[in-house]
Amino acid sequence: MPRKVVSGPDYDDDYADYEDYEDDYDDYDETGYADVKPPVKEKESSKKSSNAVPVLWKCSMCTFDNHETMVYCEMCGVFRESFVKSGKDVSIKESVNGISNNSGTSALSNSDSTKMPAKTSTTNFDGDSERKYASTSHDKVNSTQLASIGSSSSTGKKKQPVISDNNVPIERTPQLIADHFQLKEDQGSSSRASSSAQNKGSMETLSSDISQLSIERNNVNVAQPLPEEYKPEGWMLADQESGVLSQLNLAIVGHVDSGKSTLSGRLLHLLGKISKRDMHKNEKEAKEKGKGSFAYAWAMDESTEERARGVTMTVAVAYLETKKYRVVLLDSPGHKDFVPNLISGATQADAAILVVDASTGSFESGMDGEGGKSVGQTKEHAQLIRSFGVEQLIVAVNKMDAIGYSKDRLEFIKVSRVVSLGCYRLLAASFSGCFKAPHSSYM
Ligand SMILES: Nc1nc2c(ncn2[C@@H]2O[C@H](COP(=O)(O)OP(=O)(O)OP(=O)(O)O)[C@@H](O)[C@H]2O)c(=O)[nH]1
Repeated sequence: MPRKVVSGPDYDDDYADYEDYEDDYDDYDETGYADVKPPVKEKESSKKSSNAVPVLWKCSMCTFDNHETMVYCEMCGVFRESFVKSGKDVSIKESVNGISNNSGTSALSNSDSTKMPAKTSTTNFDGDSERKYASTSHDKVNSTQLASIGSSSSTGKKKQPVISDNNVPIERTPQLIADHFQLKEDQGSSSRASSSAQNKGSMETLSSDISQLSIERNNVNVAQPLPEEYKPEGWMLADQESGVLSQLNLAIVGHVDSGKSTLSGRLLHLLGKISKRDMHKNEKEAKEKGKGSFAYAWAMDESTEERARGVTMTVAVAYLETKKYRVVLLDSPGHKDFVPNLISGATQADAAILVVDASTGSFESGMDGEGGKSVGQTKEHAQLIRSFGVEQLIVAVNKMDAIGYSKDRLEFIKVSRVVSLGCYRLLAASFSGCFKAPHSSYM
């Protein structure tokens, strides 16, 4: 509760607040608190009845001059010292039942700070918050405890004495307050008992309602939806059951000019992936530019630069289908300048075709490098594709036409140390599906 300390020039200002307070009391009268009369009017009536100068006592806390009849400070609520010391001398002018219900209550025990008005609630005596306060902080108020009774204080307004029906201020004595609290305790216990009884009745009603609800729910024929039969999604099914082809990334690698693009174009043409019109166009344009042998390769090498240089520069992508797979052809560049592009395609590969040029000198160059003193690209690509986890490799011995389909040359190539390492030895290690049938893209 905010305490008002009147001092100095603010005194007049505070009295201006008192004027406002009178207005507030008029409002209270209109809202049903007709029994409560403002103390100012009471003072005026007292003045009218007696012209004698009232005896004042000064509050030890806020030095406010209070009327002799006041047992506590009108300003800050602190009890008059003489009253505290000899409370038994103060007479009880009104019984407990005469206390207005509009009044609030505050109690302060000796253990609290001296003469500090205790916190009061905004509710009246019968309010719950008041009951909680009394039961928690001050379960019992005896004659040794200081108590004050005033109006609601949480609004910051001046404490007012409780006014009886005959407009005589009730002087609160310790005994009066103790009796009052005892009365409220009894009322609180009785109200709690009645409340408990009411709660018990409510609980019984609720439990019966709940049981009825459960019975009603059991009687209602709720159509429970049957759990749907589990159906796996398409991607979970095997290829044969779903009819969806699995994707197979097939990288075409090998020595530069070994015929990778030509082999890919030939394969697409045989499978009908290249229309006759496009094939005729490629043959015509390649012939016009003096590169007639690249007609199939242009199906993959579509850029102007690639066609002009006659080399694959980027990974060309084409699609074809088998009975089980949707094959993605990744035609990789064989030139050493584009090895990074080769690697980008090789990292995506599930399987690979290693194209070997069977023509004289080209095969040896691809195995042992130029002059037979280094590692050729055929061997490099085989090792590279294996390092990316590709375990299925087809070795396509190409350009057989260039060697006249020589069986001896084919056997030489097959048993050669490098090809045997790339095919048979690797097959023995982890590779599978080696394609050893000699063929030519021109066949
Ligand atoms: N004689 C003959 N020549 C072929 C065969 N396959 C490809 N060639 C020729 O080999 C040359 C290179 O063919 P490409 O298909 O471009 O070879 P590549 O491996 O794709 O070349 P890069 O991608 O640049 O490494 C072309 O002139 C082709 O005509 C074949 O089976 N026989």
